[in-house]
Amino acid sequence: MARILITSAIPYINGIKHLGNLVGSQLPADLYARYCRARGHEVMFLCATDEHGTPAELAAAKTGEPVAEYCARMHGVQAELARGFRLSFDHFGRSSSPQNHHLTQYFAGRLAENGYIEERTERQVYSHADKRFLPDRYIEGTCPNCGYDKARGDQCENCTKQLDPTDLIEPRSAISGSTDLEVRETKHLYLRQSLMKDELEAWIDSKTDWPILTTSIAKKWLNDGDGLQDRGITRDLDWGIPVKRGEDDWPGMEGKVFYVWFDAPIEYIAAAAEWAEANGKAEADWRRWWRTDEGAEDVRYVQFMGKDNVPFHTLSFPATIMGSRDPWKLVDYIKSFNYLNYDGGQFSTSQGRGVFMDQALAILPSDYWRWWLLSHAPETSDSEFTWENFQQAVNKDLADVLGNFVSRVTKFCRSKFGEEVPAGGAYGERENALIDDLYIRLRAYQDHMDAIEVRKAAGELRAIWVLGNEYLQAAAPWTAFKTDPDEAAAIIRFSLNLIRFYAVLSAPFIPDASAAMLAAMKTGAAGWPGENLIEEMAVLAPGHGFETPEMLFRKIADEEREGWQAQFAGQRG
Ligand SMILES: Nc1ncnc2c1ncn2[C@@H]1O[C@H](COP(=O)(O)OP(=O)(O)OP(=O)(O)O)[C@@H](O)[C@H]1O
Ligand SMILES: [Zn+2]
Repeated sequence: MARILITSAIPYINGIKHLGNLVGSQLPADLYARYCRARGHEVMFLCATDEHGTPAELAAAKTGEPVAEYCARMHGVQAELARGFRLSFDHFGRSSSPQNHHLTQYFAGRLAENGYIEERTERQVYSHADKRFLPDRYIEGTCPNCGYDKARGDQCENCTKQLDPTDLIEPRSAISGSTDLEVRETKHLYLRQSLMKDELEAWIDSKTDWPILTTSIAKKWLNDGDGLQDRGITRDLDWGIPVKRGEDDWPGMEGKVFYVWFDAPIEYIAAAAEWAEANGKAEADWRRWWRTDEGAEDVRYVQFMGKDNVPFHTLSFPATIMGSRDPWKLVDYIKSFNYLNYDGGQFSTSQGRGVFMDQALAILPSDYWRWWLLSHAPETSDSEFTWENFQQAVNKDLADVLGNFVSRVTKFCRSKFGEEVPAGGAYGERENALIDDLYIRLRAYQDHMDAIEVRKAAGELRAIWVLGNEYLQAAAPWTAFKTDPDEAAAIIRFSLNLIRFYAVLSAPFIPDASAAMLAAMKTGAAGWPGENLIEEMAVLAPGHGFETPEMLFRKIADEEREGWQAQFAGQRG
C-alpha cells in the first residue's frame, strides 16, 4: 500500500465552471483518486476554491454583494456541483481560510529570512476615472508577445505569457474601460525566483517521467527571453491575505495583500489543515502528508491542472517551497492537460460559451458526462466537444455496449432461471479464452491508470466491456437453452459475474452506474480483482440472488441532441 496525495488545480471562485475546467483538473484527479483507493492505497484528495484576486472583487461588485459573502456563496455552489459530479474530495477547502492566511504569511516570512524576497518600488497603473490602482485583471490591453488584444494585466490567455500591467500595449481599465491612466510609484514584494533558477532547472530535469506538455512549458519559462523572472507577490487591494512576515507586521506593506497566485497553491497545504480541523484530527494527521520530516517521506504527490496553470506549479510554487528551506513536500508528478474546446470555438466563462457544470447535470446524470469527458480528455492535443460526438459516445459505449450487456444478461436469466445465479454446467474453453483476454486487457488498463493515461485507460475499459458483448453473442445462451439448459446456465453465471467485475473496474469512471450494478448483483464493492480471474468469475455463486436493474443508460435521440445544440448555441443567459 502506498500513500498518495492528490490535488486538483483549485477552481476560481467567480462563477460556475465549464466542462473544460472540469476535464482539465478536477475530474481526472477524481478518476485517479478513486482508482488509487480501489487499489488499496491510502489517498488524500484535496481541492478548494481559489477566492482572492481582482476577478472575485469584480464579480462581487456586479452582484452587489460584499466580496466575502459572494465567495462564501459561490463556494457553496461549487461544492454542490462537485458533489453532483461525484468528485470524491477528502476536503474541498477555501483559499480564504484562516489556515491559508497563516501558512501564506508563514511562507512569506521564511522566504524573507532566506533572502528570497525583495522590496521594490514599482510603477503601477493608476486610473483617474476609477480612482484606484489597476492590478492584474483590472487592466486589459494588447499582448506585447503575441498581439492578442484582450490580454489581461497578469497573463495573456492566448499565448500564456505571464505579464505585468505595464507591459500591455494600449491599456484600458477593465472596470470602466477608461484609458485615462497614469503610472505611479508604489512599493511591492518580489519573489526572487531568478536566484533559484538553477535549482529549479535541475529539479525539473530530474523529472524524466513527466508529460512533455508539463516539462516543455516549464523549460520555456525557465529559458525563453531573459529567463525566469522575479515575480511580484503583493497587490494594492483590500481583498486577500494581508501582507505579514510570519506573525509580524511588515513595515511599508500596510494595507497590501498577497497576490492571488502566491497564496492559491499554498492552499493545497492549507486544505489539508482544514481537513484536519473539519474532521477532528490532530495537526500531526495532516502534517504527515506534507512534511517529509513528519511522516511524508513515503508520500507520492500528484497534481492535476490545465496547461495555463503549469508555470505556477512547475516554477513559482516550487520556488516558494524550496525557498522556505523547510522540508515541505514537493510535487512528484504533474499531470497537465491541453484544452477542451466547444463546438468550433473555445469554452469561455466570461463569454458564457459552452456547457457549464450546472447545465450539464440538469440535462443528464453525471456518469454520462464523466464518461465522455474522460474518454475524450485533451491529453496529447486539444480536443473538442460536439453534441454529435457526445451523443455517439453515450449511445454506443454506455447504452449499446455496457448497458445492453447488463440488460440482456439479467433479463434473460430472469425469464429462464429466475432472479438468482443459476447452477448447472461448467465453464469451459470459451470462458477460459475470455479470461485470458480479460487478463491481458486488465493489465493494460491498470498500467494506463497507474501512468494516468486517461484516454488509453478509457479505451481499455471500453474494450473490456466489448469482450463481454462478443462473448454473449458467440455463446448465445438463448440458443443453447433450447438444447442444453445447463450450458446456458454456465454462460449466464459467467455473465452475471462479469457484470460484477465490470462494476468494480468501471467505478473510477462511472461511479453511479457502478454502484447500481453492484446493488443489482446484491453485492458490495469487494476489492479490486487480483491475479486469479477464474476466482473473480465465481464470486457470485449459484443461488446468489440479484435484481434486474432499471435501464443503466438511456440513449440520446437525434431530436434531443438538436434541441441541446440550439439551446447552447448562444451565450449563457
Ligand atoms: N478549456 C479548458 N480545457 C481544459 N482545462 C481548462 C480549460 N480552461 C481552463 N482549464 C483548466 O481548468 C482549471 C480551473 O480553471 P480556473 O477556475 O482557474 O478557470 P480559468 O483557467 O480562468 O478558465 P476560464 O478562463 O475559462 O474561466 C485550471 O486547471 C485550468 O487550467
Ligand atoms: Zn499573448
